[in-house]
Amino acid sequence: MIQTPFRSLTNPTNVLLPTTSSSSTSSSLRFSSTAFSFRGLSLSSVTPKHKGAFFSTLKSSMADSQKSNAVVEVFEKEELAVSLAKYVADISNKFTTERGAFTVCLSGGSLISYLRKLLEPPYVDSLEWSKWHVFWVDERVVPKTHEDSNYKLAYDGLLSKVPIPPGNVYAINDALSAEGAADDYETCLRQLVKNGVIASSSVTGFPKFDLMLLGMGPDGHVASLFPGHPLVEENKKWVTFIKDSPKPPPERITFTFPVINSSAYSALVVTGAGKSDAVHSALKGSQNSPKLPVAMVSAEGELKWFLDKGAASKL
Ligand SMILES: O=C1O[C@H](COP(=O)(O)O)[C@@H](O)[C@H](O)[C@H]1O
Repeated sequence: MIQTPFRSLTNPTNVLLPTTSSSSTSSSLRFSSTAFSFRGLSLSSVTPKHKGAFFSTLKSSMADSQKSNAVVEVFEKEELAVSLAKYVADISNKFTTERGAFTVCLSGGSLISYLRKLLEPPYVDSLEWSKWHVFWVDERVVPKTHEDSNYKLAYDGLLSKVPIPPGNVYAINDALSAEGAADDYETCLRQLVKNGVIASSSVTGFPKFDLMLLGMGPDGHVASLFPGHPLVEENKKWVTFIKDSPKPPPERITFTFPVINSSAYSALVVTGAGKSDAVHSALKGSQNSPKLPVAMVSAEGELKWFLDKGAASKL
């Protein structure tokens, strides 16, 4: 396969998203045996024969906010982790070069295991880990040593194995209440925006993280923003709290949608057939069906869906 740089129509900087291209039928359509892209949408498992119908249906039914800058890719399991590592590494390299820092927000759950290839060559030795600043899109209000802690999950699975300065890892204060921890986290973010570590969106005024790494629950929740919960409408606070999470543990803090959607890049990493209904609803659901939180995700730059075949099985 020949590697050619892919100029994404939706990628303002054009430094990312190299893709394979063995043939191309127009300037906006490139495909190969493993992947093709169409005006910012790409899918690796659809045969060229079906691509036209697939993309016209998908694009016409995607949420408006996601249409302009969304990329969808479907992978075999191991391939997903490989591609995700390259994606994260490319974005890390871009921001460490351009601004001397890379601000990345982690989710909990299955996401962390899909980052495992970052711990292997070439990334483990080449990434500028010392310039990483790590945050949590959401966190459970439990001690950092608790099995339910998203910090512990990330520390055990990734952070303890790479040389990120401990001062650049922004865990919640687990001695506080949910409300106190959310306020404290927002205060910390405001300070980091003030001193330039976190960028600020000139569009929304909210913090603009370089990369959001999001998971999704089978019910379509992202971060700790659950379907039907009033927190999905929060549009002033940067960080808020929930005490009645339908998924245990009940007490959590979470970024709000304005913060999530102000990021430069966002990746939604979703695997398993158990999530296929929510994926279908977000990407192809009718305008009359209730909008799941995952369908409300966007990014100022680019939103990329990393799906496995199970999660994509109903598309
Ligand atoms: O509770 C949570 O769930 C979601 C989804 O987790 P997954 O294991 O189904 O991938 C996760 O993204 C979020 O950060 C976490 O707190």
